[in-house]
Amino acid sequence: MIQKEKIKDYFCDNWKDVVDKMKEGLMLVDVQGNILYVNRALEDLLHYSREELLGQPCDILECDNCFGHDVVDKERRCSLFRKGDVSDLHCSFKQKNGTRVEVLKNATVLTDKSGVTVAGVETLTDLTAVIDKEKEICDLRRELNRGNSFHGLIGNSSTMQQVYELIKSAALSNAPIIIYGESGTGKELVASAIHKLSRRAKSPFIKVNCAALNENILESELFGHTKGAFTGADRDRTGRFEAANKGSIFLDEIGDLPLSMQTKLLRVLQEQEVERVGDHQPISIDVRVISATNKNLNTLMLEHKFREDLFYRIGVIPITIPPLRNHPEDIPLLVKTFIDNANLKIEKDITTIRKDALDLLVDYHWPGNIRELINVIEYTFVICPEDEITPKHLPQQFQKDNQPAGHFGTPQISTSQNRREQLLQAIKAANGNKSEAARILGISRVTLWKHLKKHNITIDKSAY
Ligand SMILES: Nc1ncnc2c1ncn2[C@@H]1O[C@H](COP(=O)(O)OP(=O)(O)OP(=O)(O)O)[C@@H](O)[C@H]1O
Repeated sequence: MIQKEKIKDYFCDNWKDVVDKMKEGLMLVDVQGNILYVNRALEDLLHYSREELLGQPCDILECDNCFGHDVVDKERRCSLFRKGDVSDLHCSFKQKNGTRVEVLKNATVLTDKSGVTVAGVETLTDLTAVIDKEKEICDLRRELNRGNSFHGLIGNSSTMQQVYELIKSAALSNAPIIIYGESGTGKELVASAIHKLSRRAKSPFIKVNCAALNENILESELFGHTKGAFTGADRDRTGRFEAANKGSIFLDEIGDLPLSMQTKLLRVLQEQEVERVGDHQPISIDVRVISATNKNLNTLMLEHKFREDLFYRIGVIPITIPPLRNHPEDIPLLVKTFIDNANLKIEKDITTIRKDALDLLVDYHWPGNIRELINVIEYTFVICPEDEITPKHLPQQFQKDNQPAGHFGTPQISTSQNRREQLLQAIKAANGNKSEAARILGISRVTLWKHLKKHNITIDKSAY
C-alpha cells in the first residue's frame, strides 16, 4: 500500500518526466484548442521547440483531419470536446519547415473529479517507417506486376483491353471525363492512369471524395478560404482546385455532391476560376476534371438530385468499367497477382491455389468486384496454414453450406463454431491492429468492434 502511494506521489510530481520518456508525441490542449503542453517526442516529430508551441492555437500544426471548432456562447471551442475521443485517425501534421508528416492520432478529453472538462490530450504516432515500408512493398508489387499491368490495372481480357484503349485516347484530350462503374471496379486506378498518360502527368493529381466531406467544409476544401471567412478560419487555405492547377482533379462519388455545391462547381468549370470562401477575387485555374460515380446519374437527374447542365459539363467522355462478373477470364491472373502481393505484405509463403478453389472464384458473381477479390485472397492468407489455397480456406460464401453473402459479398464472419477463431486469427495477422484486422475480414471497424465485444475478446497490445 505504501509502495502504491509512493508511486502515485512520484507520478504526481514527475508526470512531465514520464511523458517525456514516451515514444509517441503528446500534446495537451485547452477547450479553445490552445496548446498547453507538448512532450519531447512531439518536439522531435514536428521540429518545433516546446516554447514555440505553448500558448499557440493547435491550428498552427495544420492537421488535415482536424476536429474543427464549434462556437459555444460566442467562444471558440475545439470540437474534440464535443466528440469525446478519437482513436486511430490517420492524418498528417505540418512540421516547422513546412514538410508534412503522417501520423496516427488518438485523442481524449480529461475531466476533473467533478466531471468538469479540463483539457484534451492527443497522442501522435509517427507513421513514416510504416509508410516507407508500404512504398517499398508498392515498388516491389509494381515490379512483380510489370508486363501484366496497364498502369496498375490488371486484366488481359478483351473487355479490359477496350477500357485501356479508351483510357489512352481520353488521356490525349483535355475534355472532362466521367468514369462509371460499380464499387470496387477500379475507378480510382482508371482516373490515375488517365492522369499519368496525359500531358499533365508531371503536375498534381488531386483526389476529392465528394461523399466523405461534409457539406459545410466541402466548399472551403474545394475552393479554399481566406483568414476570418468563418469561425475557426484562422489562416488562408488553398483549395483542392488551386492545388490541382495544371494537373487533374479527381472528383470521386460525384453523384453525392450536394445540389448547392453542384451549382458552385458548374460555375467554376464554366469560368475556369475559383473564388476562395470569404474573398471575391477570382483565381484562374487550369485543371482537368475527372469524375467518377457508382450511381446512376440519369436517375438522380430525374429525381432532381443532380443538375443536368453539370452532367453535360463533366461527362464529355464517359468511360464505363465493367463489373468483374463480366470478365471472369481475368480472375486467374488477378488471383495470382493478389497472392503475390499478399505474400509480400503478410510474409507467408502461399504459392498456389488449387484448381477447384480457383474454379469457385471464377464462377462467383463478385458483387464487390475486384476489391472483394482482394479481401478474399487476404482472408485466405489468414486462414490457410499450408502453401496451397484449397476450397476450405475460402470464406463462407464459397462453402457448400453457404449462407447468402453480406453486403458486397465481403467475407462474413458467420459460422458460430469458428467465428471466434476467425477473429483471433485476423487480429494475430494484423498484429493487434483493429483497422487492419477489419480490412482482412472485409468488415468495417465498427462491425469488428461489435464482434469482439460479443465474443468477449480484448486485444492485448503489449503482446504485439
Ligand atoms: N483491374 C484492376 N487491377 C488491379 N487492381 C484493381 C483493379 N481494379 C481495382 N483494383 C483494386 O481494387 C481496389 C478497389 O479499386 P478502386 O478503389 O479503384 O475502386 P472504385 O471503383 O473506385 O471503388 P469505389 O466506387 O468503392 O470507390 C483497389 O485496391 C484497387 O487497387
